[in-house]
Amino acid sequence: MGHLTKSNRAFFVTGTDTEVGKTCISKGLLLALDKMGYSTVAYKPIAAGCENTPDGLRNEDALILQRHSNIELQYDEVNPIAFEAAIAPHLALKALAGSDDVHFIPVDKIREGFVHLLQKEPNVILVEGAGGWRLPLGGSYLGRPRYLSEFVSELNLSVILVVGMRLGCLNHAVLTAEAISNDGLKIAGWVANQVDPDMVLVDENIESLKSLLDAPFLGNVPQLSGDDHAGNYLNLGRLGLSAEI
Ligand SMILES: Nc1ncnc2c1ncn2[C@@H]1O[C@H](COP(=O)(O)OP(=O)(O)OP(=O)(O)O)[C@@H](O)[C@H]1O
Ligand SMILES: C[C@H](N)[C@H](N)CCCCCC(=O)O
Ligand SMILES: [Mg+2]
Repeated sequence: MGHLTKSNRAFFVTGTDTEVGKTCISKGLLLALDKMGYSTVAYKPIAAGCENTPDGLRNEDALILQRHSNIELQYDEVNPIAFEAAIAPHLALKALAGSDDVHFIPVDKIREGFVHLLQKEPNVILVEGAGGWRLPLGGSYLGRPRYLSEFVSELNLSVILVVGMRLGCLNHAVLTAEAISNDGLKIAGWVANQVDPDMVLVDENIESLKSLLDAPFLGNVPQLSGDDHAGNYLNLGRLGLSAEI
């Protein structure tokens, strides 16, 4: 297994839900890290919602991560497990298998892809989850379900929680933080990401989150436009990352 050192940090970007800005924040982190002189690779182990191209399945998140990693990567290195349908990945797998047998998205393959990227010796490896923290990998009513969070716990990755700022996010954020803590992990930092232009009392909600979440606040990312990116609003010093590596 690869070796994680201080200058070889691994982060797992999770969110309060799907479509809350995990990719948007990951892209900003990669751009900020590049500016600070860190070498980076990004990993999207499971992607559901892909275009079927002559080169194979291509997922927009994985393409963004591939473009913003500053160590050159092949698509399959960024995203080893891809499904065409934009649905829960374990259901996409079940549909492909076409039987009622129990199938699991293999944690082994997710781990192998991660270890392969570590061998490129990046200063930082950034992993984007799929959906929220408890993304199912498969299971049945009889057997023990498996979750993507097992991979994060096993490798003791530093978790970054993206809170999609919308009504209901307080409950989702607290439940996610409880689940992460129950898994024996700490949140390395959390981000408030403005996904709802109509949300009222944004600042008050952020203040509530600061008191509800026992984790460093990395920043408040507004609705972005043009060349602006999330990295411009994040304090990476709070993740223990500084310009001197
Ligand atoms: N701060 C922001 N400003 C403007 N648009 C944003 C912002 N954050 C997210 N978005 C947009 O919202 C949508 C969902 O964001 P994103 O794809 O990053 O979510 P996600 O959590 O990665 O979703 P998934 O679960 O599918 O991986 C995208 O169209 C993205 O461009
Ligand atoms: C298709 C979507 N954008 C994501 N890639 C997959 C989200 C899976 C969510 C599963 C769930 O928790 O219900
Ligand atoms: Mg995404």
